[in-house]
Amino acid sequence: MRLGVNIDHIATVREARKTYEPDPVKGALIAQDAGADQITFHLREDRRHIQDEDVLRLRCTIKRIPLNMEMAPTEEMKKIAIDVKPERVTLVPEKREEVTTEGGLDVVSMKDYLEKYIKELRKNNISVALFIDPEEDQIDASLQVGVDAVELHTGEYANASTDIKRKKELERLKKAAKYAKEKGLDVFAGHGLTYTNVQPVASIMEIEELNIGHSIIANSIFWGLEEAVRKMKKLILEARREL
Ligand SMILES: CC(=O)[C@@H](O)[C@H](O)COP(=O)(O)O
Ligand SMILES: NCC(=O)COP(=O)(O)O
Repeated sequence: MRLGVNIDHIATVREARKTYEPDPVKGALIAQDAGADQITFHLREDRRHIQDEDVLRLRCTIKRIPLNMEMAPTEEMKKIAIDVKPERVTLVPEKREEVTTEGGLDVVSMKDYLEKYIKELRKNNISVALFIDPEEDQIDASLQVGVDAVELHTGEYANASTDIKRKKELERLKKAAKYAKEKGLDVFAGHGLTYTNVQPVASIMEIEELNIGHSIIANSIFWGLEEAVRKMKKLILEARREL
């Protein structure tokens, strides 16, 4: 199983003071050396953390592992992605006022728009994934708009307030992962995963990649980033019995 390390919140700390440190690109290099299989970042429309210049510097610096650029499906973002050419774009919904991404992209209601949008990205050799809720209709719509992969939003699982609700959300993720895989899609997952809740999701065999940011960066304050990445990777590989 692959671990994509999301470096957004290194930039969140920097932007708290509008200064130059900590540098998310330096964080990406440390994560790469610590065993990250991919660097994920979200260029938000409001630029609350990652900035355009970070994206350019990431492209020039990170060569050994792929870049996964999360972005809203807007014209502005499409131009930037085509210019920068990350290995993958993950299309996510965005609401300016939200604290974090609250749900998956509603592919069902945007099919025509997304189909054209995705075609343009793919024409530029960028692979495209859709960040969706673990629902069969969203998976079917994802297939129809021509992507190879979906990332299942694990936020409902991560934020479940009781064990019963968490178990129910885990079942929903398992069912969706199986369904998407059977339909021929590559299946990734992420959002809100932590050192304590990651293993049940990591043990869903249809899921081949997890993207994790906030918890790794939060704990790197205490452990250092290298150790925080290593610990997360060890947990997910243990859950898969790949260690
Ligand atoms: C889509 C997604 O899940 C990420 O972009 C991530 O969580 C980044 O952090 P913020 O949502 O806090 O910007
Ligand atoms: N797509 C999910 C992601 O990149 C990381 O989300 P989080 O771990 O910061 O919640």
